[in-house]
Amino acid sequence: MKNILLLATGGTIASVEGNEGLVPGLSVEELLDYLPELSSGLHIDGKILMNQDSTNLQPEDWVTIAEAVYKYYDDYDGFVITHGTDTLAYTSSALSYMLQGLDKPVVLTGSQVPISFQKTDARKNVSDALRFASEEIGGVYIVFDGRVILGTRAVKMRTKSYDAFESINHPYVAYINKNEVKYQWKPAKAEAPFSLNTNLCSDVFLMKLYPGMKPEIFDCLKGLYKGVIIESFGNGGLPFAGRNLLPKVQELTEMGMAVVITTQCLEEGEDLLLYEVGHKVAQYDVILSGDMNTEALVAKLMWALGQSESLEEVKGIVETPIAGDLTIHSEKED
Ligand SMILES: NC(=O)C[C@H](N)C(=O)O
Repeated sequence: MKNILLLATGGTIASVEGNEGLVPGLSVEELLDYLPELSSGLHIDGKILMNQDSTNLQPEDWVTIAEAVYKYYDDYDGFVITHGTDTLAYTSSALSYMLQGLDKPVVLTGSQVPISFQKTDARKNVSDALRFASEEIGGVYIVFDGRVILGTRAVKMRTKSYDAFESINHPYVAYINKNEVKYQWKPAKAEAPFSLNTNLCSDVFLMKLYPGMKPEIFDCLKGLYKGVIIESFGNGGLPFAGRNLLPKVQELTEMGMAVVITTQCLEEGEDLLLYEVGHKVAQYDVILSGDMNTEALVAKLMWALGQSESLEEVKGIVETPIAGDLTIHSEKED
């Protein structure tokens, strides 16, 4: 019999109708009461870590979740974290950086409809998550709508449909159908021992480029943030005609700020040297995102800035694959 720990954090799955719309309100016992059929074959303990809409979750909450997994790691075979969907992909990414060398599954799930509603995706999602948490596999995963997605590769694509998440630039890990797990991809076994490293620096800003953005906006970041992720267009690049952003990028990098260039395109990642608009950016000490998604990049940059004050080391950490978050060029050609 597998021992699974369910850690509840709130989200729609645990929500009830309040005076101002849905609000997390169920206890972990009430959550588990909706799933009596699950008691067979599994021993499930539940703990509530917080009861928040995931919009309210902050990097400090990621640390609380990571510490709980670490604390109970030896006592259980797998972990299920119930969580709101809105920021679930940020949390799964952050956990992937803070908890490395996992040889047990840490599975996040949630739902689009509360578990207490008659027609809901919650029961299937929790049941599938518990099923996957009893697999012999290490790593952080999202289980949602019968699909298993690597924790660093998920993006919430839909606000209402049951298939809320997609796996971006990476195959699904598995499909789950009627309790049967069908793998599409498996991670290599962790080489490093299991470790917890929760040093985060949350002074990270995310900036979406649009035609006509004023260069002066970058001045607002000085002193307030240590890193900025610029979601540029297409393969990557910044305007140097009209409202020229390049002098500001030069200023920020020379001040020691970590400037990451990524793309607004969800699929296939940046390729900064393809166009002149990118080449001109690449002459500065910028960090490249490759095909990482923005959720993973935000968490990774916070984690990298928590590991080192050296810009060169931060760049090294962000540009090195961790937990399957980044495709390196030779892999792409395979
Ligand atoms: N479906 C959900 O869980 C959405 C909710 N607002 C949350 O992220 O907590």
